[in-house]
Amino acid sequence: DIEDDLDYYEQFIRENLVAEASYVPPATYRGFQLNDENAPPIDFGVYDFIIAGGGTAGSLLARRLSEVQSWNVLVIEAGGRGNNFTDIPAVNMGSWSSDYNWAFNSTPQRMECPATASPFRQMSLPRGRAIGGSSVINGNVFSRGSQSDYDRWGARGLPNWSYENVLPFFKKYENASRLKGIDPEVHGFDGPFIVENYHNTSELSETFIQSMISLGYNLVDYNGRNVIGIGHVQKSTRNGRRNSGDNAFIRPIDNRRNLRLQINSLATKVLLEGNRATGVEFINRNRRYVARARFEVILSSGAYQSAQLLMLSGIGPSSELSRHNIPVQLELPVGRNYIDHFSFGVSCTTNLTAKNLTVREALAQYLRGVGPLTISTGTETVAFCNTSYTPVEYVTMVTKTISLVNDSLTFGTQRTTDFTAYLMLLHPKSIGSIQLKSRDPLQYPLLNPNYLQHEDDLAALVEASQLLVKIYENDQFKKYNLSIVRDSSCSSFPFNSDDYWRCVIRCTGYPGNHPCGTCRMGVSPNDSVVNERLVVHGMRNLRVADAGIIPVSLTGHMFATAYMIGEKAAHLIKEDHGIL
Ligand SMILES: Cc1cc2nc3c(=O)[nH]c(=O)nc-3n(C[C@H](O)[C@H](O)[C@H](O)COP(=O)(O)OP(=O)(O)OC[C@H]3O[C@@H](n4cnc5c(N)ncnc54)[C@H](O)[C@@H]3O)c2cc1C
Repeated sequence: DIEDDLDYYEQFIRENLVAEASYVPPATYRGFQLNDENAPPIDFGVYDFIIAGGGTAGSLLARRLSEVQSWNVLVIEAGGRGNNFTDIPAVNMGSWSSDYNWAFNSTPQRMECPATASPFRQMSLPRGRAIGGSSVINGNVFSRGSQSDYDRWGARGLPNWSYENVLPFFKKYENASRLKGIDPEVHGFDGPFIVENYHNTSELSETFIQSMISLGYNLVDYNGRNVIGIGHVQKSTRNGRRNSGDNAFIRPIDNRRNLRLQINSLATKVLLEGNRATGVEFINRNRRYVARARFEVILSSGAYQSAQLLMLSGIGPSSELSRHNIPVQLELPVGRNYIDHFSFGVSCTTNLTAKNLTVREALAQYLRGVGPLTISTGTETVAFCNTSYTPVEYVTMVTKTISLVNDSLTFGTQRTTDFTAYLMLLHPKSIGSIQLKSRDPLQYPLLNPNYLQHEDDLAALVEASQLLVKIYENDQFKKYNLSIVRDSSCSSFPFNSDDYWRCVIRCTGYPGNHPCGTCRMGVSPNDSVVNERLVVHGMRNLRVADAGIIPVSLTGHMFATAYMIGEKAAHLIKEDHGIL
């Protein structure tokens, strides 16, 4: 009965919002403390493959490896499974205040802003913690990057990762049969991962498209070969519901007997014998276990935590390991090439007075697979433009946030004031690093993305902001009496001057949440961690397969590429073990 379903969802969202309000984010890997530090590890048995981290890349990798019936595969995942709340795309920011988010923070980032006393800001760095990983809490924007990105990987001595050699792996997992306006030659139609458009693009986002077209940009399939231009969002939902790595790849094979999901279990160390990985130590319910790998250990713990795990296991920069008295097994630049996108938003008011839906009306639409709850943070269009420095992305959003007011659920923002374009720097020249805080595996790593420390990064975003003003001030928007919201912290600078935008970006900018490069793939162990088969340089039986291996950033988002990496890793492993 639809009314029962609506009652259930209203109540369930209410409960989650109440829990969110009192949620205290962790500062360590809380919940995993050992009952007895001195107790010997419990034997967890022998598996052909052990995957540490069942996230975005890890979930697809686990599915593909366990297709080989004679192999048994263990996934050690620190989180649990998503639920009906995390499956609603529009509440993804709600799940950031829950145990589905690791809730890391950056080290203080230099961001001078006239409105704040300190020139430093610590920034939240959310990461998913569940089977499916960050795909359980992310923004659902399916965006692969451009042909030129992968050809740059190829040109770095990684020919196997040039566009023509990664395209089959993007296509293999995808089912794009519901997408409109795409280049069919570069999409897959038989894979388990459904991608959809948004059915209810707002008049303002459509106008944004028209404005960009009149400025010379094309309407494009931004997952095609050339991403420059603007397109309607392609999103990771199935009938409007979040299509996480868990929902798309693991739940349909939950009864596969050769795949064991060991959830709520934190991997703390890779066991090494000489240059061979032999197993993984992990903590579950405050007890230590050891699982042994007959063939391989694969780290898919994400860009932050695969780097941390390698360092805890003695693989990393010797200066860093020695500082924490960790015996150096192998000197490699783990954590050294940390790159992240950086973003900020520019909002406008208009004269539109569209009727707001009630949450219940929106829920009724959600259950039919349409409406505002089927998109995260209201993302409607995605555009990529070049600047003189680096490409920048423009995403338009009509945000609808559900909040609790006097115990009733309401949308938190008004339609007329919430049209925002977000700008994202895609190829930053600022490079950060990941370090250990301690040799204690229960401490979070130190994450320093080093945002905006290269002057070209700020300059690119300033140029992009001035292009955005042109888009907003174009004739198409005139009838809406559009007005760009000025940032009061930066009112001492003339609007639209370089100084004004520099100020706005530093005062309001935030992480792109697309970290990569920390276990970079490359030819030489001097500047990379894994080779083109994703094997850790100088090691046998140990690979990394997650966004951390991405050698240079993308003109796009990350999860589509993380899946491609999981897909390709499975192929490489099958080849190396004579299965293909
Ligand atoms: C808030 C947010 C919004 C985003 N929006 C988008 C978007 O719209 N589009 C897009 O393309 N990308 C987006 N991204 C980025 C994208 O989701 C990630 O870059 C991508 O999913 C990373 O995949 P991964 O496999 O490398 O890591 P993850 O998916 O993060 O997986 C790592 C997994 O390992 C587990 N793990 C970590 N350490 C351990 C350990 N020691 N032991 C056991 N398990 C462990 C984690 O719990 C997690 O499940 C977003 C990310 C965030 C956080």
